[in-house]
Amino acid sequence: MAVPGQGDEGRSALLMKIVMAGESCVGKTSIVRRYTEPNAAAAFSSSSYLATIGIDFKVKCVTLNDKTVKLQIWDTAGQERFHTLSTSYFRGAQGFVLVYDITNLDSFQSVTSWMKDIHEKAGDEVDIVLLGNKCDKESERVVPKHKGEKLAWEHGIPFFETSAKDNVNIEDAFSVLTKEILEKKSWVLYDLEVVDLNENQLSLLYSRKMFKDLR
Ligand SMILES: Nc1nc2c(ncn2[C@@H]2O[C@H](COP(=O)(O)OP(=O)(O)OP(=O)(O)O)[C@@H](O)[C@H]2O)c(=O)[nH]1
Ligand SMILES: [Mg+2]
Repeated sequence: MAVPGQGDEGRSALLMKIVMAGESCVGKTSIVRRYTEPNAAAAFSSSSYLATIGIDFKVKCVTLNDKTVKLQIWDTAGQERFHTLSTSYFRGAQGFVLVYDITNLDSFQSVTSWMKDIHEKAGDEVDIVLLGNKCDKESERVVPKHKGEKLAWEHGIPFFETSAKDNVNIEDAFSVLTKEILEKKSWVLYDLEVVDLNENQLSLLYSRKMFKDLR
């Protein structure tokens, strides 16, 4: 078994916990699917909206600066009735993808409150990227791009307008976020036995860890 920090890093990989945050229906699940599903053409469905209940969990391996990085992407539920549950998963995250919908003013106005939740639960050092999603719906836009840019600038975080539907800026947004986390060295070095666990096993590991932390 590889022991991080004892000369066996070759068998280790970096693990990052990234959490999706933002109001219901802004496109968090669609963004995660677009980013993590190999069959990109089938990754987007506009026919039916299926609200996330509780939490979903996806894993994607990427190579950053020649390092293997395993991203665990926690897709939280935006609905108000899940708010306490969703924010309880913010702890221990290194990065957040905070999403609003450019066709929904309320979702934009709630960004500051989500930001507060994030810092309260995950600390001030955490990396965040702000996304104005559904930029393919230009005719229904109610949030001008410069307002998103200004808000992000005020908080000192990167900003992208994205479309999960047309696959615009999704890859770039995750790339910027993960590179910032890598530079900050806030990731966790795990040995490969842990890194190779599947979604369910990782989820279990985390809930056990959270349970221990809470006691
Ligand atoms: N046109 C367009 N529709 C989108 C886009 N992203 C998501 N949608 C649609 O918006 C609706 C909500 O998307 P979801 O990804 O389920 O939203 P969510 O943020 O996960 O919602 P909760 O799970 O309730 O928090 C669905 O009907 C999607 O098809 C986009 O980029 N463009
Ligand atoms: Mg969802």
